[in-house]
Amino acid sequence: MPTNDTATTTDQRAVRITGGRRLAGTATVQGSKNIALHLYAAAILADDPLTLAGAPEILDTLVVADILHRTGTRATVTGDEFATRPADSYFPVIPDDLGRRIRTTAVMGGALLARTGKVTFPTPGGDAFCARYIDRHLAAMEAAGAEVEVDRGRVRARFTGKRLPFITDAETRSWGPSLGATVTAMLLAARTPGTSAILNPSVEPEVTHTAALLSQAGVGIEWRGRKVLNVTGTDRIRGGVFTVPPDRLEAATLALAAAITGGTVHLDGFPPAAFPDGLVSVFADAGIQLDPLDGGTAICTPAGPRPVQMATGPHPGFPTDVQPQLTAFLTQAEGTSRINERIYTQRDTHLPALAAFGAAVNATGSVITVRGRSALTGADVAGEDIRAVTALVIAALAAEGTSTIRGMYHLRRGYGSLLPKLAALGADLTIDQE
Ligand SMILES: CC(=O)N[C@H]1[C@@H](OP(=O)(O)OP(=O)(O)OC[C@H]2O[C@@H](n3ccc(=O)[nH]c3=O)[C@H](O)[C@@H]2O)O[C@H](CO)[C@@H](O)[C@@H]1O
Ligand SMILES: C=C(OP(=O)(O)O)C(=O)O
Repeated sequence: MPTNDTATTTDQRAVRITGGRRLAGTATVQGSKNIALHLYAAAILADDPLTLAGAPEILDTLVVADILHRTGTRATVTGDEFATRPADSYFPVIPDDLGRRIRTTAVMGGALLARTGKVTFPTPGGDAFCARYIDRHLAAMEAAGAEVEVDRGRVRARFTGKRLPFITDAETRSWGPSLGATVTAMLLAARTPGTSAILNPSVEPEVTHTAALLSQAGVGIEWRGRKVLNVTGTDRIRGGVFTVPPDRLEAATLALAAAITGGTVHLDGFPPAAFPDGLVSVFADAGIQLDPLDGGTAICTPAGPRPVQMATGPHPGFPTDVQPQLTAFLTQAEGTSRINERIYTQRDTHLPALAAFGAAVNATGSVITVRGRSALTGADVAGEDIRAVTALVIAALAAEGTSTIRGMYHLRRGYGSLLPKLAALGADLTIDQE
């Protein structure tokens, strides 16, 4: 349910961290922010009550609940349970102030269009480290038969004729298939009679888990190799219970936090196989060992950090959403690391703040160079987006002296209790009200 908390985009609090403590112990992993955001959009289509169990307790969840509530779907957030009931009547206009705070606005726009035949929504928000295009989302809406108009940052789409099966292509001009546009197309196809085809679908876990939810709800999902996803629509989408999988990005953040301190941490219930293969192999090259332990992962860095040459990429490659945290870790490796950031070529807002700790980091084009090892010293810095702020937290854990890190709003968008988890693992950390 909407709360006052969603009204604010500022959070004046700062976290103070005194570095040098080795992390040790066990941590649990929250439900995945990015998967949950796409499942919440799919919930708009359900004709019965639907419960998403294990939802992350983050600001983005509250913002989406508010959007669902304002557009008709009755959404209730109780702890880590996100429950929806279909509306008696829908009001398919996503308010600008809410739609500009999250990234899946266009995906929710697709769901509302599929459900009600029309929608108005603002261009999405989310982190502002670079332009976030939605042309493939709009192409999917047009392919599905909608008239689409974009005017001063708002999109209006409506169906004027009979809904017929359609074909759309999720491939972008800049880089591979779009995750978000694949889900938008799936949601549109889920309520279109007959079988629609999505060419070049993304295979990110956000897509495969949304497909699994739809399949459980009675929608026909058929993967034809990696190049075609067929979706057969239905006029009745069932509810039920679906569990949000654990957050691979929070797990990776905790792993890098443990590793930079030379600590040994157990991720409960999150086995090494739950990390993308590309991440496991980069971590191995960087000296971070991920061993199976009691159904979870034991993390250690027995020989210390090593420099790496790597690139981010689509699943199962190294996720762009772990690049800032990895950059922070690599400041402690002897030698030069190079990271080619291929998804968001300008995703480097963490670099000036890392430099304030004494790190030798710079970006040329899409390549970030880290020259290590740097002796980090406490700094007063602000994170400008969700992963940048966690990169600064990781650097502070290894810095000599006390750091002050601002930008808690960004952290709270995606991490429900990262800081308490780090404190429980032994980090010397306090959250101040500024
Ligand atoms: C494939 C990939 O790594 N996707 C990441 C992307 O998902 P997200 O769903 O936000 O973005 P997309 O996968 O749609 O975008 C991938 C790329 O395609 C471009 N694009 C996207 C849609 C569109 O209509 N036109 C277009 O050109 C984007 O600008 C970007 O360069 O950002 C998220 C937040 O960092 C990450 O969690 C996802 O892992
Ligand atoms: C950039 C991210 O999210 P968003 O697109 O929601 O800002 C992220 O999860 O790293």
